[in-house]
Amino acid sequence: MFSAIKHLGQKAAQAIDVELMTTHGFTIEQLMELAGLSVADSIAAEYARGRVLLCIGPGNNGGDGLVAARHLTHYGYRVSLFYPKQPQKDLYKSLLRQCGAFQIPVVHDLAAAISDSDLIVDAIFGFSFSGTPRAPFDGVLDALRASDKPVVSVDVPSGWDVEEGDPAGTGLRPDMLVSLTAPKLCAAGFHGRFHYLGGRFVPPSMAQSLGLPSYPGTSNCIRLR
Ligand SMILES: NC(=O)C1=CN([C@@H]2O[C@H](COP(=O)(O)OP(=O)(O)OC[C@H]3O[C@@H](n4cnc5c(N)ncnc54)[C@H](O)[C@@H]3O)[C@@H](O)[C@H]2O)[C@@H](O)CC1
Ligand SMILES: [K+]
Repeated sequence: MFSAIKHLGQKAAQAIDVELMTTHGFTIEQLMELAGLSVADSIAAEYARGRVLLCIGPGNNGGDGLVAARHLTHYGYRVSLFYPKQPQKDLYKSLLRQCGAFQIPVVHDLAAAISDSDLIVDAIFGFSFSGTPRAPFDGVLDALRASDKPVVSVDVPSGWDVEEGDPAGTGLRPDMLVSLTAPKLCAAGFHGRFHYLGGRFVPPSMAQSLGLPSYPGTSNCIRLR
């Protein structure tokens, strides 16, 4: 049904990000807000209001997770954050402060937090990940993989190669993938239940060249399969 959608390699995804913020004049704050909102909306479309643990990484994928945490709280989910490496960048500090205003706790005992959750959001690595996960995220990914809780991956299943995916089959097995802007090449190897597209900020010319579907009505996300 959506076979015309272009899947992006790592360089293409980074180039589109730059194009949005230079040629088209967006700021990272705007894009991140809409990306995070679409993650929250995708979750709300499929999962009951329960306890959500968001695992936050050190880059913009983590920023999307911080935004999603706030919107999920608006929607009635009980949210907590696991955020083991917090960069001292104003953007992330502000988003974390906003989460604080919503009394979203930051937890430190990952095993306990996983066992206290109904759903886990993987906002650890996105399209700039490369190599093999370094500490502390190697252990975090092992714990998520070992858990029986459903995982929602933001943009890319963390630890997967952005283009090759997880050919060895040893990485995360998310239940939902929310691709942002357009799916990355690794999405071809995603076999979870729900594949969504989010990030409703793409101008028409770019949407056309990427073969993106039209978002229905006022929705911020669209189910691809
Ligand atoms: N145009 C878009 O599609 C948008 C994308 N956004 C998000 O931004 C993400 C990309 O963000 P970034 O470029 O900041 O990068 P990521 O968030 O993918 O990750 C970069 C961070 O991971 C670390 N890292 C990379 N490889 C590692 C390894 N092997 N072990 C440990 N740490 C490693 C880097 O040092 C850096 O701190 C996207 O995937 C998406 O989630 C949105 O925030 C805004 C709009
Ligand atoms: K991710």
